[in-house]
Amino acid sequence: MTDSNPRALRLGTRRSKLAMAQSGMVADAVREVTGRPVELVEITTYGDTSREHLAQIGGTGVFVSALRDALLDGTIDFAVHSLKDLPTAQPAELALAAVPLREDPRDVLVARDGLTFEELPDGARVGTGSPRRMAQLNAWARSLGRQVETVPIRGNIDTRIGYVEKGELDAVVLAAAGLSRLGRIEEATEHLSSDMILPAPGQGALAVECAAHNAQLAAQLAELDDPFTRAAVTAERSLLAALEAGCSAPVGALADLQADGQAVTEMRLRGVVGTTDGSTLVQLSTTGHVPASLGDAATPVNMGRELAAEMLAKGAAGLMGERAL
Ligand SMILES: NCc1[nH]cc(CCC(=O)O)c1CC(=O)O
Repeated sequence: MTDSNPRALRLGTRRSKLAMAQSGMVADAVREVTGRPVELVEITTYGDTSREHLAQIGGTGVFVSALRDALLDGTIDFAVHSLKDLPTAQPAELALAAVPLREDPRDVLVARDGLTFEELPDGARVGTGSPRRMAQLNAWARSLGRQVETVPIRGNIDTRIGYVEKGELDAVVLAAAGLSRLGRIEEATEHLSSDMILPAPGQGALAVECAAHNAQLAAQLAELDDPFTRAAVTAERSLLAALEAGCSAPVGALADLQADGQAVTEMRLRGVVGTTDGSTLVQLSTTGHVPASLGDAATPVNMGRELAAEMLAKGAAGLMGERAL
């Protein structure tokens, strides 16, 4: 920007430590690409104040809607969300201006005494309220001939790890990205392999959103976009949307890309749906070639849809009916 005294861009953020960390990182990057000052504007969302379990209050959209309202009424210029918290339908009035380079998408275990999942004793109490995590953790335990007791928990990362520190739980499962952004990744006792636990669609990625009519700002924010991350999360979210699953449904998905520096990139998309008790999982994968012109979302979108169709044919729909925990 050549503007000599530009107005500060207002970045709307939730007040949680994680949201502030994520917004702070994006604010720095936006200052760099626009040359404009960025100020943080705190917005309280229903998801931050409610004590109810996420599955009961309608899933992750609760973290997003207050920020989106502020974008639409012009209180803020742009917002940063955890991409996995975004509903799959993108409102036409809002532009997903950038999906920056993704952090580690995996889940991690934070367990007492440095334990890994396979080292947990039979009957161990593992904190997570996520049906996706419950389904896969229980399936994993079953494959070891063991049981774990999944315990629904809520609260921020400090609170969750606190259950282990206080000895109330043997372990909790969290997203690696959240711990990393808070500088606490060293506390993970195991990075859970995506062969055992597929993350939530979009996990580890951020979404930078602004009003669609603000084309100039959208173009500037687009400089933060990582096309490979965008292709991967587009495929994962397309799978989720085609499964017609709410964000609290037990769906895991992960797309890996192998960039060959040439015209095409090979992408593998894996998806899983299961019953929360882990007795049944439908897990499938597909591979495809994503054109180097990654601006074209057709291939990732189609891969997600096709994999969803195969999963539905294998009975995924019946498993997702089980929404309550
Ligand atoms: N469920 C809430 C949420 N939304 C985003 C993250 C972590 C950051 C990310 O996945 O990008 C978390 C915490 C967690 O699942 O441990």
